[in-house]
Parts: sequence; C-alpha cells; structure tokens
Amino acid sequence: MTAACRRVTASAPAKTNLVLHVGSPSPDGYHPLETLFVAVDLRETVTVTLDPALARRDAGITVTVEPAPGSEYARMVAEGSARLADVPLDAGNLAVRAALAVCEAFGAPVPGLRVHLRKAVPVAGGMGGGSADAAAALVAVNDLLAGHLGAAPLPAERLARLGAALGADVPFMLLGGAAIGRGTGTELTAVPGPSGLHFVFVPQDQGLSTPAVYRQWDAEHTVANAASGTGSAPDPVPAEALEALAVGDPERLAARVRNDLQAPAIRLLPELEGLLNHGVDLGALAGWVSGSGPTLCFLAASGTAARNLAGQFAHERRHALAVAGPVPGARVEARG
Ligand SMILES: C[C@@](CO)(OP(=O)(O)O)[C@H](O)COP(=O)(O)OP(=O)(O)OC[C@H]1O[C@@H](n2ccc(N)nc2=O)[C@H](O)[C@@H]1O
Ligand SMILES: Nc1ncnc2c1ncn2[C@@H]1O[C@H](COP(=O)(O)OP(=O)(O)O)[C@@H](O)[C@H]1O
Repeated sequence: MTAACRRVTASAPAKTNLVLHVGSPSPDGYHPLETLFVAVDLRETVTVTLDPALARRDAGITVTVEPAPGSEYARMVAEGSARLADVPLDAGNLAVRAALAVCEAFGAPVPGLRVHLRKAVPVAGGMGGGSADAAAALVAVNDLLAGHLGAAPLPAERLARLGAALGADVPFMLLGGAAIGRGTGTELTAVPGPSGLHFVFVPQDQGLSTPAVYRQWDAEHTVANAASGTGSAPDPVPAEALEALAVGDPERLAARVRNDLQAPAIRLLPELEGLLNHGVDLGALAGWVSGSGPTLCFLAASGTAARNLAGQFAHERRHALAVAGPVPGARVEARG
C-alpha cells in the first residue's frame, strides 16, 4: 500500500466449536481446553480511518458501530430482540484495544484513528463476534500503520500474540479455516477441512456470560474433582472428528460433535434443550450450543438443507442464519 492510504477495511469470520473439551481450572481460574474451531462465512467488518484531529483527544481513538446492512443481526436490532447498546463504545471495546495494541507494537503514538464496526454477529452468543472485531482491527490497523509509518507490517505470529492478550478466540479469528486450539484456545494447530460444510445458527434473544457458563461448569464438576483429589485434563479432539472434517463428511462429523459447556449453558437457560431437539426433528444432522452459548448451531447435510432448516425456523418466527465453512481468517478487504 502507499503512504497516501488513509482508510483500511478488514473483515474476520465468526466461529463455532465443533468439539469443546474442558479441563479443570488452573490456579488463575482459566480452564484448559481441547477444541476444534471452524470459521464460518458470517463476517464482521472493521474500517479504520486515520484522523490526525483525534490524535490529541482522549486515547486518540473513537469507535462507532452499526448492524451490517441487510444482516439477520440488523433485523434482530430493528425488532428489539438484540441491543446494539450491548457493544461497548469505550476503551473496553475489543477493536479499540486491538488498535491500541498495534500502535504500541509499532512503538508509535496513536495517530488519531476512527474505528467503525459493521456487525453481523449477534453479541454474547458464543460465535466470537467481539473476537472477530479484534482480529479485523488488528489486521486493518497493522496495514494502515505500516503504510503511514513506512514500516514493515507486523508478522502474523506477532499479531497472534497481540490477539491472544485480547481474548482466547482472537488468534483463531486471525487464522481462520479449521484448527485445534489448546491451552485456553490460543495454541493453534491448523487442520485440513475443505469448505462446503453447512450450518444454521439460531441466536437467542438474550446473551449468556462466558464467565458464568464456566462457573456453572465448575459447580457441576467440583464433586468429581474433590472425590478424585485431582483435576482433569481435557480429552483430546477425537481423530474421527478430524477425519470427518478433512473429507467434508457431515454425517460422520455429526456423530463426533461435543461441547462440554453445553450442559452448563442448558442449566442456565433450560429452554435451549428443547430447541436443540427440535432442530434435529426438523432435519439437522446434529445440534449443539455454540461455544459458551446461547446461540445454537446445527449441522446440515447440504447448503440446500441448511437453507431449508433456516427457513423452517424463520417460519416459526425465530432468527436463523444459514452459514458455510471453513472460510479464511481476518483479511484486508479494501484500502482507500
Ligand atoms: C467459550 C469460548 C470457546 O471458544 O468462546 P465463546 O464461545 O465464549 O466465544 C472461549 O473459551 C472464551 O474465552 P474468552 O474469549 O477468553 O472468554 P471471555 O468472554 O473473555 O471471558 C473470560 C472469562 O471466562 C472464564 N474462562 C474463559 C476461558 C477459559 N478457557 N476458561 C475460563 O474460565 C474466566 O472466568 C475468564 O475471566
Ligand atoms: N467489539 C465488540 N463486540 C461485541 N462485544 C464486545 C466487543 N468488545 C467488547 N465486547 C464485550 O464482549 C462481550 C462478549 O461478546 P461476544 O464476543 O459477542 O460474545 P462471545 O464471546 O459469546 O462470542 C460482550 O458482552 C461485550 O461486553
């Protein structure tokens, strides 16, 4: 890019966890995971614009947000079943934190940045929308500052480390595709997965707090750990799940989907269980709570089956999004 570039737009995907195995928490309270991430074609878009007039005001960064035009999330906001106000518009916004982290990594003062989020991913749903905003902001600000400063862009490994400090899912949103995540999900091993799997997300009207779901997992495992005197490590992602993903076989994959956070999420929101069964009755190959929930994710046999399933949910006046994956991670979409 040239030094004249003032604005960069980047996008990053949402995710679901096809497998999410949870181990006993370490002393810092974090739970070790063995998870199989897949990135899907529901993308957050972040536009970062240089604005020198902002450089001396507040932290030098402003953030604005709008629902992505034409998205299901925009319809949810319009009818009041989702609130844009749930997205923080201060220094707590993950995209703002990402932008600051990149400036610091370049050793540069914040040049004045306007960050605009176009959200398609419902908030606090277990699809990693905030993490996608962070990943897209990391990529956009890296590209913008490299041009502005005439410096080499930060390498991918450096961006991944900055991302891991912002949230456990951010490195995967940078990488995209499909990957095993270990540790808290930040230690990634990419795995083969041809595009062409089809899913339906069914977001809920209320969010679930990730810490609350992990606390509920703790409550359900205390007795077991106390009895054994030791904590447990998470089970590895089964080879059968990886093989089914590698050949793009939804029927075989359906038999291997597992999320240890599903039971605690259902304990906190019991109506999820009936809805999961309902999705399978409507023809889904499998249904699970996406990450820490409460969005439900269903695996469909084909793109047509996914569109039909989403249509049936819509007919029942539920929000439903047919998506496909795996898809690429965060990337620059436009410069101007
Ligand atoms: C569950 C997962 C699965 O991919 O994502 P989501 O489905 O929420 O998007 C992740 O583990 C979400 O990790 P992360 O993005 O760091 O969670 P945050 O919403 O920031 O919440 C952080 C809080 O959740 C708890 N936490 C988080 C991760 C982890 N491995 N163990 C934990 O105990 C801790 O209480 C921590 O303080
Ligand atoms: N850019 C952002 N978009 C959405 N939520 C954000 C953002 N930045 C910070 N947050 C905070 O992160 C929380 C979790 O958001 P999100 O990433 O959408 O959920 P999840 O981790 O369940 O996928 C929100 O409740 C909000 O307080």
